[in-house]
Amino acid sequence: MSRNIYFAGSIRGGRDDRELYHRIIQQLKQYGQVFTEHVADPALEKDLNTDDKEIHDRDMEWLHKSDALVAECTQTSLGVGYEIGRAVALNKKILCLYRPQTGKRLSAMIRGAEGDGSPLICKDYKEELPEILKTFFASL
Ligand SMILES: O=c1[nH]c(=O)n([C@H]2C[C@H](O)[C@@H](COP(=O)(O)O)O2)cc1CO
Repeated sequence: MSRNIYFAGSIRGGRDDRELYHRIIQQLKQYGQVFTEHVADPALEKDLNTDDKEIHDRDMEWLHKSDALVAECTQTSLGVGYEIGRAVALNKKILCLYRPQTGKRLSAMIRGAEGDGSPLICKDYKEELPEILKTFFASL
């Protein structure tokens, strides 16, 4: 079944994982339409003068229309955290992906939002992303 999917990844929070976002988005496309392909766009780095209100309002509209939010949370980003919070409030299904690293931990406000009927789950991963996505979308 085709879904509307919102992918969240760091932009102004730092672009170290941009190529990884591209690979995740390619995998997400087998499960539905991804509204936010631009998150992996290398041209965005040069385009930081786009109107912020337009970006925010467009993205919130996409989030409302989405069945699921998939967020790569390893690179800390205020925008990604905000999107996750808004998605929780909208009771969207949320998958937070995190690559464990020594000396760093995922925010307690994300990891701690799991459980007790929450629509959010966190998955630590290295290589096993296809299986994690398959299980997540099968559960929707
Ligand atoms: O230009 C943008 N376009 C855009 O869609 N976003 C959204 C999508 C990303 O999942 C998230 C990134 O937030 P941030 O830029 O704070 O790292 O915010 C964020 C920006 C810049 O803040």
